[in-house]
Amino acid sequence: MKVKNPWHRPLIIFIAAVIGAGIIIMVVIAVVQNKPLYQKYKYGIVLDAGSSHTSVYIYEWPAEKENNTGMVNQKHACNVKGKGISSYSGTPQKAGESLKECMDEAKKTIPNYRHHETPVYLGATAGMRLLEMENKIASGEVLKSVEKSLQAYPFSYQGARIISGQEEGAFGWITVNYLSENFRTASGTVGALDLGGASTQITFVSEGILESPENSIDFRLYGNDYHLYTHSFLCYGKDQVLKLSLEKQIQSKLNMTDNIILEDPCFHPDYNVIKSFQSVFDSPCVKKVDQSQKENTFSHKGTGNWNKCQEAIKKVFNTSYCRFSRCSFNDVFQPPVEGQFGLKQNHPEVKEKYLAEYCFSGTYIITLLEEGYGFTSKDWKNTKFIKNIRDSEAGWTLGYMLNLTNMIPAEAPDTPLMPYGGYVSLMLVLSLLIFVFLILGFIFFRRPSCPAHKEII
Ligand SMILES: Nc1nc2c(ncn2[C@@H]2O[C@H](COP(=O)(O)OP(=O)(O)OP(=O)(O)O)[C@@H](O)[C@H]2O)c(=O)[nH]1
Ligand SMILES: [Ca+2]
Repeated sequence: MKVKNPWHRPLIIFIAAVIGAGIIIMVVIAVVQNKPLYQKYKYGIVLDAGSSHTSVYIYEWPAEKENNTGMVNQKHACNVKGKGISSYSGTPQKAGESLKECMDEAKKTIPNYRHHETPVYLGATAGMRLLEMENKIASGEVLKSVEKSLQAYPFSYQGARIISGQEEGAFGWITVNYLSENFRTASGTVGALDLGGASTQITFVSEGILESPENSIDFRLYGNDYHLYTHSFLCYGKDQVLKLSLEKQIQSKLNMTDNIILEDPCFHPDYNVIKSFQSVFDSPCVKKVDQSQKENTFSHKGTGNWNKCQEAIKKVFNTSYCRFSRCSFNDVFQPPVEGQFGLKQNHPEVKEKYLAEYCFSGTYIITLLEEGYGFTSKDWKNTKFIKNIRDSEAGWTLGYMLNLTNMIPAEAPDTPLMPYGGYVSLMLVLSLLIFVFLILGFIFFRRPSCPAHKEII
């Protein structure tokens, strides 16, 4: 009869307890490790002071992932009531006051404890570039007024300035490609087109030699080099081109009659509005008229003819001379367009007050792309009209903030072999296995030398 080893039972219980405890520890660690963490966000505010209006954008990103591409999102956008800040040149203090409503909204949107570390930037575009050309003192006063207004908020004020057309184009390109996650993946980039009220920008990666240094800009982002072509055409935004086209028609009729009637193929046949000369000639984009004519009015009548409209619009592009091997228009160098494009379209909704200009706007967009930038039917297929990408607006503001806060590193950070949670779990499982095998080895190898049983005769 065999006598049972008195150590056998306790040893099995001990091993079972160790394994049980190991499993419990693993489960607890897995649960604690993967518990959804309370996400802390940081914020940034950028004001886009455009020629026709100002928008305030609030961006947010997870506090601990600042330098990971694709992490910044638009949290909130507010459209400032009224016109762009350049329209307050006669009453500069009102420019600052106009921002109040949207900035108060920003104060409510961003948690109080983050206010003091939230940067605020204001970038003014073509409307202020034109005002600066016309009246530097007035543009300085408008900027001072918005600066004073922004400094009254608890945020970290970082400056209000007129950005260059080159910056506007380049940061628009960064925004579109950042939001499309093109810097992280090796999918290539898309070109960016932006049509504003007073200027238009075209930006794309170009493999060719850029003959004019002012159109060339280089970035190193996330370990890749990008050689960009960019140009901003001041006066070629929708509102200014309309003035240019009206001015051309008025100038041709000036000495013919006192009662000017402009028959405009770009407006629908029911359109008939009396307009002042002042409304056309108030911009440095158009040639001045004789001061005595300034008080005059003209009758703007639509005739609605697409072909004639396109003929009239073509006249605003000067393609008669070019100092380079090739040009877009107005003696501006441009290599052939390459790759896919995103054209920023701001206002897809049809508002009554803009309806009259729809025919003109649509014809202008087509003519600018085909006659101006040299797009062909093949390039049209590769062009998307976008307002938002992943709920963030595709304008220059996000790229501007990412650049100023150094949030896109030049080099891609090295990533560990596996995520931290996976590493901890794997180490735990391996340790447990080693432990169990040690115990089992101990039991089996000790067995023969142990006087485990006695034979009773
Ligand atoms: N269809 C439509 N057009 C609008 C609306 N609001 C503004 N616009 C016009 O759309 C054009 C472009 O507007 P934006 O892209 O905001 O131009 P902006 O930023 O003010 O001007 P820039 O300084 O040149 O960039 C302008 O001619 C505006 O007059 C709208 O609600 N609907
Ligand atoms: Ca704009």
